Amino acid sequence: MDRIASAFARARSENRAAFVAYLCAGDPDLETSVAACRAVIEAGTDVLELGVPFSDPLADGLTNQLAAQRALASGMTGVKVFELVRRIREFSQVPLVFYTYYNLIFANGVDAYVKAAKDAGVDGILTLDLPPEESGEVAAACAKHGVKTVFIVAPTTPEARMAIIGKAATGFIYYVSREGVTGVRSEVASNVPEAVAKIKAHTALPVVVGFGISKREHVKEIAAYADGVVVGSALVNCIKDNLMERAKIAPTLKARASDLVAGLGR
Ligand SMILES: O=P(O)(O)OC[C@@H](O)[C@@H](O)c1c[nH]c2ccccc12
Repeated sequence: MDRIASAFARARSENRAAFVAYLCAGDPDLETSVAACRAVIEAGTDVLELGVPFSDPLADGLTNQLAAQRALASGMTGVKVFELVRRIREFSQVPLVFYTYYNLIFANGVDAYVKAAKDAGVDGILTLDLPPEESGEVAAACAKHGVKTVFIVAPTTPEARMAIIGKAATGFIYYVSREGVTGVRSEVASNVPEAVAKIKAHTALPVVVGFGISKREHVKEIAAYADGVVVGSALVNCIKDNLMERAKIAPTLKARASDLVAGLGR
């Protein structure tokens, strides 16, 4: 079994949802980013989403936009992202999923990019601006190199497209729990359980839920019916809040992630 499927299978066997953490690769700099990734992994992250910093992000709220800016300003590049992955692979076998944009893949050559990602230790790729209908070339390269694909379902996605998305994905499906952008919210959106049930009618893959999840109670609520709970901005804020004293970033993140992970049980 590949790393992504094993992580979800392990969580299921422990009768809990998986904890999916999102961090921006290279935020705020490469060394601190390695420590930040290690911290969330040590806290119990089952799947780590690595945002590939991009100048023109899609769906990112302010927290994630600023994280990408910090990473780019510190010199993070498309090549250094692979270095970060290799550094993580020195101490962890946690599944790593790139959140990236088609530009970055296309500019490298699709096949070459996917191969480089696989060689570095990447398990899955979510190409945020690539509709499933146009994903053939990326899908073929991913299948060839053993990289899983992840696709997003939004609250506005009609059921007919859920079927298409369910067929295109090979890793998991990411249900975006609300319209709008990423960022910490005080409440979980309504109608999420119904949406997850609809998606599950079209795929046997794990369905994770993200957007706005920032409290242990949110994690607990979603873990009751989803296969995974995604937390991004609440973790990225731990980086933003400690920029003046970067040694504090990893311990702060570890404590924050541990608190959220404690909500996973069913
Ligand atoms: O930040 P939030 O609200 O906790 O949501 C997760 C999100 O950050 C992460 O999954 C993500 C980062 N960039 C994205 C772009 C599109 C969809 C999802 C994402």
